[in-house]
Amino acid sequence: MCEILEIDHLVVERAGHVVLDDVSFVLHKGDVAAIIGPNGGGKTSFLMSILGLLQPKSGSIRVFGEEPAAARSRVGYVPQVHTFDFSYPMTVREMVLTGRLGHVPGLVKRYRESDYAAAANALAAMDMTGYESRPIAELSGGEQQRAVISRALAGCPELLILDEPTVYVDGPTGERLMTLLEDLRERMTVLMVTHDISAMSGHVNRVACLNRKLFTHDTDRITGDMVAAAYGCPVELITHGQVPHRVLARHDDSEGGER
Ligand SMILES: Nc1ncnc2c1ncn2[C@@H]1O[C@H](COP(=O)(O)OP(=O)(O)OP(=O)(O)O)[C@@H](O)[C@H]1O
Repeated sequence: MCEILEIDHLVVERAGHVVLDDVSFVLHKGDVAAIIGPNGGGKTSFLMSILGLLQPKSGSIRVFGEEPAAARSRVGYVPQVHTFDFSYPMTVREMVLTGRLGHVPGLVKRYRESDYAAAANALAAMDMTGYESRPIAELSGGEQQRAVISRALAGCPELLILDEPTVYVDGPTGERLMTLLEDLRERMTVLMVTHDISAMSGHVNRVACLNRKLFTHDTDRITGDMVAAAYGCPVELITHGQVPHRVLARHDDSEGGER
């Protein structure tokens, strides 16, 4: 049986510069994986490569054993929430149904019972049942995020890829979102890019740190060494009660500062 995602010695260049350097990575069915790393470390380029939008200079990517473009219909993608126009006059149901468009046959798209059922299931998975008739403009930031994830889930993906799912939500909302994403593992494999180490800690079983090169860890506990390897500066992680914090040492190594 093939793996969900197999990346083998991948090198990707953008504008003549190597942005992914000899990256190898495997995702197994049911993994909930997070890619962390500094700005410009190559996280978006990594996702674009998996989606078939950037071509490797060398190495290979197989999604469900196929070229990324060939596997696209089995992959759900949730871009950063700011890329959506929430001022558009549309209800939550209408927005989530657009996630079915690739499944509706014919040139004149007419949703069927199965499309409405898939949209309802997707909303239920994101704890959004009851929001169907609400205008998307009136949702809170956390609700908007769950609506765009529902839209991707409506396409019934086997691999769900998310770019910064908790970037515009507060700590408790991010934590709730991560719990909902973790619950999807029975049905699909989840891969996300995030800066939010606090929210994802304890909800993922794979962590990879990307800073042009990829450092992978089969663990749901993120240590300072892992993050330091990716961010290129000393990092410690501490926990107060249930809330993990990260402490980045100053670059002159004189004194740490909590964030
Ligand atoms: N369209 C582009 N053309 C050329 N180079 C690009 C392009 N987009 C990104 N890059 C470069 O590729 C490298 C990786 O960028 P990328 O956006 O993948 O990183 P990232 O980890 O997603 O960053 P961030 O956390 O800031 O979103 C950076 O050096 C960036 O300048």
